[in-house]
Amino acid sequence: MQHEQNAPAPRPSLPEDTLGDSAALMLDLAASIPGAMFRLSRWAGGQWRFTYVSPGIEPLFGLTPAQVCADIRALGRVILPEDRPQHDATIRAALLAGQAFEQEYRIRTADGVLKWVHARARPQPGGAGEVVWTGLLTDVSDRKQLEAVVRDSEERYRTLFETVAQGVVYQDAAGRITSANPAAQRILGLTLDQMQGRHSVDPRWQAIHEDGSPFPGTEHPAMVALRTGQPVHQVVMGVHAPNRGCTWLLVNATPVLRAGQAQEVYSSFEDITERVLLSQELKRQASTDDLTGVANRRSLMQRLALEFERVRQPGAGHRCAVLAVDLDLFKLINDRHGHAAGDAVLQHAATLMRRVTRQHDLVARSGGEEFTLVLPDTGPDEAAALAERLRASLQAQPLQHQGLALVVTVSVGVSQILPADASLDAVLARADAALYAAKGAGRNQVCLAPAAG
Ligand SMILES: Nc1nc2c(ncn2[C@@H]2O[C@H](COP(=O)(O)OP(=O)(O)OP(=O)(O)O)[C@@H](O)[C@H]2O)c(=O)[nH]1
Repeated sequence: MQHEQNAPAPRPSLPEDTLGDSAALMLDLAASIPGAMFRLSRWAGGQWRFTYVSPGIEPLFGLTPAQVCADIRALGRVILPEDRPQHDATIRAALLAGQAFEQEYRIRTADGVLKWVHARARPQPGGAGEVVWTGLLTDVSDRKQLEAVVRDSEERYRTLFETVAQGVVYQDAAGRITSANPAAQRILGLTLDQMQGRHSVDPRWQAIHEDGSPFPGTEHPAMVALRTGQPVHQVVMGVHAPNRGCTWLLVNATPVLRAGQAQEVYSSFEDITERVLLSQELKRQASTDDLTGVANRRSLMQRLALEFERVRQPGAGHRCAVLAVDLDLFKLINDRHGHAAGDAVLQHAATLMRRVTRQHDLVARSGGEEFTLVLPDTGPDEAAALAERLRASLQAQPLQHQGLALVVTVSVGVSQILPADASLDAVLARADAALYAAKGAGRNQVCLAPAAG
């Protein structure tokens, strides 16, 4: 049969036995749900009575449907006293408004079990001023317990996050900071507002490695963890903290994976500035000559070994000049003007040596009044020219010391590290030989070692 469009299909007439089936189905349903269905009537006279309570009430409240129907107060008696006021107030408000209610409260059954009950009911007018509330009571103890566990663990986590001495910063999958704990704010000298949204590649971090070289934001442990999905441990980095300069951090980063993908990353870090500065100072002291501030012999030998390897690397084409520099007749300065004057002359000479050399050259005090200069990427001609500049500048610039102008000159032996050199000693011996030649030729001279020429 064809129906008019949008017109509801005619309701089929229900035979008597179908209605009987519906009632049975309803009872089956009521018996199978995890909880209890009920109907509560309020007569026009104001009395209340449960007209139906499903069997599920017994496992939930420990009361039979008959007990509940016989005594309107039976259910209320098992509600915990501290939850009663809220329970009653909710029901009163729903009654007054004639609206549905929904609430949760605790009960203690006769056998002493504590349970959480979820109650919901809605009113419908019945006949003769009667109001019928139909509702459902369900056991939500498991959910409540789970919520309590989650709440507890969130609380514990929050307390840890707020109070731990380590800085903790969360970044989203794009590397932007989403949250930072108070320790992170203190260590980095930034407020949460200043940090939120800031990216690891932000140039304001001015991040550096321990050797002072730039630490690219893309290599920040958090970015590496996001990229690889792997945790990154114990990375030392220096960052710029406002009003404090470089702050050294020991950083760990852990990606938070969902379905194998890093969704966010958290970094934990501690402030190791004092430790790094101390170790830098110790390193400096271990490699520096106390009197002149230039490199000491130990540091010289390390650098020479490095350059020696570079020069000998086949096909590298690396060159390196080595200058042996010795102050002329230095003993006379000590003898005539005292040891302190001699010390001042050594400092003066070291200062001038640093002035004529480049940033990546090494000036080292290799002995009492002997210095060695290591000049990478420098051929014999350039080395000789630099040696000559040094010689001339020392001669031209006497040290002003206690009213005296102390003139000091130097003799210089110029040598090269050669790929054919069997050892460093061979290089140093050649430089020394050139130096002795300069001394022998009357001092205040520059001599080139034969092999370097
Ligand atoms: N003031 C001072 N003198 C030092 C220091 N170390 C070494 N000397 C002195 O340096 C002088 C080196 O003297 P010599 O080896 O005879 O050499 P020189 O007098 O420079 O003579 P030539 O090298 O032949 O030109 C010695 O008197 C040492 O006591 C130091 O740290 N301070």
